[in-house]
Amino acid sequence: MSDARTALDEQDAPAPVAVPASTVTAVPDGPAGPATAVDVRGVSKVFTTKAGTVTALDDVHLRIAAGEFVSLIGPSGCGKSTLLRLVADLDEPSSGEIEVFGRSPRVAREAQDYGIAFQQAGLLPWRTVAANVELPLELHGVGRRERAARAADLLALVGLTDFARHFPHQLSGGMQQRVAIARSLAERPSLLLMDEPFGALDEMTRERMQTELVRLCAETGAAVVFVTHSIPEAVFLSQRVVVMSPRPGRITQVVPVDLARTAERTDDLREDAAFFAAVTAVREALHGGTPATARGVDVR
Ligand SMILES: Nc1ncnc2c1ncn2[C@@H]1O[C@H](COP(=O)(O)OP(=O)(O)OP(=O)(O)O)[C@@H](O)[C@H]1O
Repeated sequence: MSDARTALDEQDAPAPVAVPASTVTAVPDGPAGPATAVDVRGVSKVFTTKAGTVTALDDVHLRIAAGEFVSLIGPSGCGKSTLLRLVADLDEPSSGEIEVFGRSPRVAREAQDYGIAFQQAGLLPWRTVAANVELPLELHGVGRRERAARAADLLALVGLTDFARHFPHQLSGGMQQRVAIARSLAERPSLLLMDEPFGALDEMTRERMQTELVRLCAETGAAVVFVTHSIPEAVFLSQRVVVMSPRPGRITQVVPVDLARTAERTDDLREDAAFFAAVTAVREALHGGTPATARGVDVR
C-alpha cells in the first residue's frame, strides 16, 4: 500500500514546499467527519479493454475538506479525469472507497451535493443562456418562478445578466464557460468537480476566469476538485496541489500553497515572489527535482 495519504490539516502548512508522499500525515481510518467533502481511500481503477487491462489509478488516498480548493496535476493519462469521474459517480472504483460528504458518490449525486463543469461548456444550443442555467433545477422539479430567480442571481454572479436571453452560439468561449459554471452552481452544491474547464480558452480569458472562480468559490463556500495541466493555474487557484505520477496514477506529492487566502487572490498575486516559489515547488514535485518536462504538463 502506498503512503500517498493526505490530511485535512495540511492546508494550513506554512510554506509552498513539496511534501513527499511518504511524509504526508496518514489519514486515520474510519468514517470521514462533517468537515470532509471528499474522502478517497485506497482507490484503484482498472479498465478492461480488448487490448488488455489498463490500471488508471493505483491505491489513491485523498481527503479534501469542506470549502477547500484542491487541484490535481500530472502527466497526460495519469488518471486525473478518471479520479474525478469516480467522485462524480460517473464510474465505479475497481477497489477502495469514496465518500462525498460522508455518503456514497451515488447518494451524493442524487442529493445534488456537487456540480460538474468540464472543458467543453456542454450547453444546449437550442436553449437560451438562462434556460441552460435553469436546466438542472428544471430536471429536479423546481418551480418556474424559483428557477428564473435563481438563474438571474447566478448570471449576475458571473457577469452575464445582459445575455440571459441570448443563445450559446452568440457568446464567446469564455462567456459560454461562465454559463457552464453558473449552471454547475445552480443547485448550490457544496462541491464543484471541474475537469480543465478553462482548457479551451485564450490566456487572458483564462486568467480572468480563474480570478472569477476564486471569487465565486469564496462567495459560495464550495469545495473544488480542479483538474488542470497548467501549474500556474493550479497554484493560483488552490490551497493544495496534488501531484500524480504517470500511469498507473498515484499521488506522489502534495504541495500546500501558502499564498493569500484563496478568497483574496487577485491578479497582482501572479507577480508575487511567493507565487513563483509555489510554481517552482509544484514543477519540482512533478519532475522529481529534475528540470525534465513531464508529458502533457504546461509549465509556463
Ligand atoms: N473508459 C475507459 N476505457 C479504457 N481505458 C480508459 C478509459 N478511461 C480512461 N482510460 C485510460 O485510463 C488512463 C487514465 O485516463 P484519464 O483520462 O483519467 O487520464 P488524465 O490524467 O485525465 O489524462 P489527460 O491529462 O490526457 O486528460 C489512460 O491510460 C486512459 O487511456
